[in-house]
Amino acid sequence: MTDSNRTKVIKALTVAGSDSGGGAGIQADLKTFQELGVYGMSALTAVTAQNTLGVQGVYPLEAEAVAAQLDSIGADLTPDAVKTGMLFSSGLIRTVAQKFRQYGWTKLVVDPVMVAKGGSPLLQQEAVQALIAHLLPLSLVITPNIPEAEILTGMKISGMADREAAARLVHAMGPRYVILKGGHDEEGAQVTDLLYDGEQFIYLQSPRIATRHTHGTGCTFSAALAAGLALGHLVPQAVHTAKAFIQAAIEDGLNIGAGHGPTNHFAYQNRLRGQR
Ligand SMILES: Nc1ncnc2c1ncn2[C@@H]1O[C@H](COP(=O)(O)OP(=O)(O)OP(=O)(O)O)[C@@H](O)[C@H]1O
Ligand SMILES: Cc1ncc(COP(=O)(O)O)c(N)n1
Repeated sequence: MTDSNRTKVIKALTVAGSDSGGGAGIQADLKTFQELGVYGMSALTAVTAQNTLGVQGVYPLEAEAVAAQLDSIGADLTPDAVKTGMLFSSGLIRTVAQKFRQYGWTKLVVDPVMVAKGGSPLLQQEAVQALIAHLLPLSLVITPNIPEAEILTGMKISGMADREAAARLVHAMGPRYVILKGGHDEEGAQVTDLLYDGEQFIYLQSPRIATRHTHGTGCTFSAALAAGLALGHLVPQAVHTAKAFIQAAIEDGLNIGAGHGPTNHFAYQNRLRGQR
């Protein structure tokens, strides 16, 4: 291919932790970008030693190393959309937010990752305030699950009225859109994600899949959302595709490892190709 006949390459950036087991974190994000036709870039915030059984170690990077990665990307490879995952500490959050402001990266999806499925902390408790103060005001979309929304708002969430109240509170912290994910609500045959734009609530429902292979669902969902935004879709359309992507990925979950297996990042495209 010559330079002149190159079509525009759509690029997305994930700023997140590495999951050595490949189901969550940077690895889930890059696989999802690739499957949705978007060139993936990454800035690592931490290395985790992790598998389907749990998290065996967390090794955060120096803020300088994270800043250097973002500078390398900012100097040469402007992303069409950005997402954040595991950010670990208030120092890393401040660094990342400052770089986003410096480079003017505003098509930003914040997945406020706090705790891994097995219970290991991926964000220090003292860093929640930094997330609220520095990153939420910059974000286009935030994608908390129910426990994360409880920590952000300080309220206990049970039932749909509580979810709407929590979504309003999180929206008031700065993001233009809030998606309060319902994967942790074990009741009912449907999983309901709530999208709030500051005016109206949209409910995205899908059949609840009975499986324990849900490692990395949140990462994969927010990466699919960022990929859609990078492609130029508006938030409601990008959420719709992200929901279809994660639904297929959970339905065809991968039974690897002895614990909570990963979702299947090939599933969505396999179905489009009729190869299920
Ligand atoms: N059992 C399930 N069946 C169908 N969809 C699900 C199921 N569990 C989660 N989802 C979907 O997966 C996406 C991620 O939701 P979830 O609430 O699990 O996020 P999360 O807790 O942040 O994920 P993670 O635990 O990986 O961090 C949402 O769109 C949610 O509706
Ligand atoms: C590096 C990293 N980032 C995010 C998650 C959350 O995913 P899950 O809650 O499914 O374990 C994780 N486990 N590891």
